Amino acid sequence: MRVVLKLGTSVLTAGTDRLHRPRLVDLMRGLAAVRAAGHEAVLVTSGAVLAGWEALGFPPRDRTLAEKQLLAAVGQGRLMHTYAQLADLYGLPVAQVLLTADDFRDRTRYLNARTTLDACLARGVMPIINENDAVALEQIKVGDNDTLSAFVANLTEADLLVILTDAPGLYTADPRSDPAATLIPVVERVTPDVWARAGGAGSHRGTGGMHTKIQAAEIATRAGTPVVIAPGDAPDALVRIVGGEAIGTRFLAAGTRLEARKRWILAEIAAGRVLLDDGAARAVRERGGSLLPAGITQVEGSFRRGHTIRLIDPGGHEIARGLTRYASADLTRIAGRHSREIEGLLGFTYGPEAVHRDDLVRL
Ligand SMILES: Nc1ncnc2c1ncn2[C@@H]1O[C@H](COP(=O)(O)OP(=O)(O)O)[C@@H](O)[C@H]1O
Ligand SMILES: N[C@@H](CCC(=O)OP(=O)(O)O)C(=O)O
Repeated sequence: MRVVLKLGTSVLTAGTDRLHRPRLVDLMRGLAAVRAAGHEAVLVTSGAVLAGWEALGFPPRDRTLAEKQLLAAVGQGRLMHTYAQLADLYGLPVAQVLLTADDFRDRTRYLNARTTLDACLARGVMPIINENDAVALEQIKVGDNDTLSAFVANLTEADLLVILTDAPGLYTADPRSDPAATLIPVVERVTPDVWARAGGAGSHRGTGGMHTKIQAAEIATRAGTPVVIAPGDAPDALVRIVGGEAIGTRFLAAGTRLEARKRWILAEIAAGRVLLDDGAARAVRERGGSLLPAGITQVEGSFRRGHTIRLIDPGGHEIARGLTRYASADLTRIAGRHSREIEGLLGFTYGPEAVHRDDLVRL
């Protein structure tokens, strides 16, 4: 199972004013245990601004944008250093990946980020992700790490997104203002009624409160990833949740991830076409195989890596649609050639497939 874990500032501080080291040790132990059980883990963490604040001697709280970016720039390195040290205790290699909204909007950057994260996971390295606050102007930011974690869950096609926070889950109303509020254990679908339950950020440091968590749940579940919002102070919360225990609030996925992905590919406007030879057409049509450059006889249209293209058989019929791993100019140069020639011809490679079978929808 591939799990994305989001840790909010409220969890990292454990109700204090600083990064709470014992809490961080507990959380890292949980991540190591999940990994030891054979799962893959991706961490999305907040806390950079807080760590910067901690380092610079606590300047006043009403911060300008420049100050916040400064604090994040100071704090991110320190936050990462702390994580790396703790991960070392468990022999867990980690990587820092800082993303922002453009990395999800721009297809090339999106695919490059995905390549990096895939490479990390393939090598047993745990990515530790935050928003690149120091360069992301307020208007072009994802803006909150709940939403960022949902984007990361989609990017990595995670099987589960766990958002740990300082509330026990989604309550019928903000428990801080309504003592009669009760936990909602399962949300089958994010309806207006669910939205109505969300109050703002509870702690003075948290960014979005329950609102952004529900938004994250909606984004991830729509793409086929279930989401659990649970209390960060529950002992071994992550291990137990991954083990299937009902803690906090579980948002059920709307359909499978594959269905969502296929819908998405089909909804894209195709930017070009490739004509396939007989063997390639058969491999795609009958076996749902990947399309290799060797099976392409002609490339039509102008498209970039990651764009949707049509796959056309020798009879002129469109047999599939998929996301190309190579831009049209590059594909033209490697069409008809063996995959091992790609690097020699282009000077780089994005892998042996022109369209990988996971990125392909047969029609
Ligand atoms: N319906 C609700 N159920 C639970 N918590 C809620 C609800 N509405 C608002 N909240 C508040 O959201 C807070 C968690 O969000 P936030 O402070 O942004 O934490 P984080 O730093 O983990 O993102 C809780 O402390 C809680 O007071
Ligand atoms: N990127 C920011 C955190 C943004 C954020 O969403 O915070 P939180 O609501 O505590 O998860 C930081 O590292 O300080």
